[in-house]
Amino acid sequence: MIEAHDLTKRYGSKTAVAGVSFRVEPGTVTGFLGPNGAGKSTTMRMIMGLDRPSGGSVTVNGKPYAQHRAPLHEVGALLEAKAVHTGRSARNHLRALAATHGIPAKRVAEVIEMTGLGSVAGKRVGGFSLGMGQRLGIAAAMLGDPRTLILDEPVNGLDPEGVRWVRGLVRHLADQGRTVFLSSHLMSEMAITADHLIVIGRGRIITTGSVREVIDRTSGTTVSVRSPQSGALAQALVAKGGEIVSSDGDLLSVRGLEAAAVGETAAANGVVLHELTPTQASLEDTFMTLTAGDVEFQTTTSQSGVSA
Ligand SMILES: Nc1ncnc2c1ncn2[C@@H]1O[C@H](COP(=O)(O)OP(=O)(O)OP(=O)(O)O)[C@@H](O)[C@H]1O
Repeated sequence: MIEAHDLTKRYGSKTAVAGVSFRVEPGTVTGFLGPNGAGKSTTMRMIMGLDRPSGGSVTVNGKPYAQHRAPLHEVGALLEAKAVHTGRSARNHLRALAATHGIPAKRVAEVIEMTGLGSVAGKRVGGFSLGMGQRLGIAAAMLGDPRTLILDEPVNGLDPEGVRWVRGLVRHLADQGRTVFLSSHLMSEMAITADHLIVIGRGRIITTGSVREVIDRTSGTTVSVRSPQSGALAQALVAKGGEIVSSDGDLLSVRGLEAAAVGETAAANGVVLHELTPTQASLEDTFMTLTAGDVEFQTTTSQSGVSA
């Protein structure tokens, strides 16, 4: 379990994390989702005691990281997964880490096996690809068999097989009752991998909930409706409380009304319909809608096609 209360981090005049409070529960995969620069890595570093909060607090399994006697057994983390530049072999790198906690060589062999590093365990870590480095970082995080796992962008740089492996691994770990907290800037990835989402933008929590709840709350269902009298229909729908999200010739996209209500409004106004389709917002559109205005480096043209 991870609990943050009003957690804040300032770097000079820059507020990277602005008073976030959240809870990451055991037995679920919780996704920490946000655009670049949102504050994900900073939050994770504070959880791991690598950055000191400017305000607020965060605990892992009930205590701040630094107060755990044997932290590797409580929480394992993959942070800033750059290849470790070392002349040591992967096995020796893990053995050295294990030795700091009295973890036996048998456990090193187990995590090497679990992460599929068996064939390269004797090779120099300095020569590892990004994907192999990620696996090694995950192996290191799992050395102490921790109850809580924190993985910062764990699928970055992995090939499709590696991405599937990470998904399977985090699911397995959560099913064992562990707390799994992983970050990504990709909604599509989070939708497949996570049960629960914490969405962050510019250091603030934007929303939390299951993937389905986040989409429904943010975008709701949109109805596409085509009519040769689209102007009259648009007026009638707005009068009924609908919002015209876009209009392209005879095709309207309507939010705030169910398809049945759109059809009934058309009938009541004697408007002919040629098409009536409820459409669920895509995950990427939801993410763009959620974080619009919260991205640090914004392009001038919207790539999502959805007005926020
Ligand atoms: N050591 C630092 N000094 C100054 N500013 C920093 C420092 N570390 C992070 N920041 C700033 O804090 C903000 C949050 O950064 P952070 O790396 O936590 O975001 P992120 O969500 O992990 O982004 P990304 O997906 O790009 O890794 C950014 O504006 C970043 O430039």
